[in-house]
Amino acid sequence: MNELNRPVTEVAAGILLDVEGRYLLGQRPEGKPYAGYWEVPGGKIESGESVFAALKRELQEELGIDIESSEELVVLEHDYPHAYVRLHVSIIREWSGVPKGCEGQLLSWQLLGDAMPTVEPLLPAAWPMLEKLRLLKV
Ligand SMILES: Nc1nc2c([nH]c(=O)n2[C@H]2C[C@H](O)[C@@H](COP(=O)(O)OP(=O)(O)OP(=O)(O)O)O2)c(=O)[nH]1
Repeated sequence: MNELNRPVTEVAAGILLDVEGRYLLGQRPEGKPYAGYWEVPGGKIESGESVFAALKRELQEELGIDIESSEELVVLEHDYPHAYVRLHVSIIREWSGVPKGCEGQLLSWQLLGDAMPTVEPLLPAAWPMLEKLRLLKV
């Protein structure tokens, strides 16, 4: 619970960063809240699961890749009408496989140097993590 007495949904989000300075966004599939919005891949952390284990599982399910390591970027919270979420955001530089939209979702590689993503709309809570990513000058 948080100070608003709402349960907190813990979420792991992974920013895949390639050697050309690009990161990956995916479009939320039909049937989920905010369907059609673009997001950083990831999903809910299951009870007893570590952030890394959740990321590994979600990116395997959503993108068909196997991540090898991750670095924590930021933890941020967002109060949506459907849920209060705490997002554990990590950067992933090492993975095997080629990301595909395993749940039928569209994917889009974005240039880190660009001020705005070329796809829209983005989930509201995706903006602060992308801002943090740019400040890092990775
Ligand atoms: N993956 C991801 N989720 C985000 C981002 N920003 C943001 O607010 N969220 C929120 C949306 C959802 O309320 C929650 C993630 O839940 P989800 O619905 O994608 O998770 P899931 O795949 O485990 O869902 P489910 O179908 O099992 O219920 O986090 C983001 O950039 N990436």
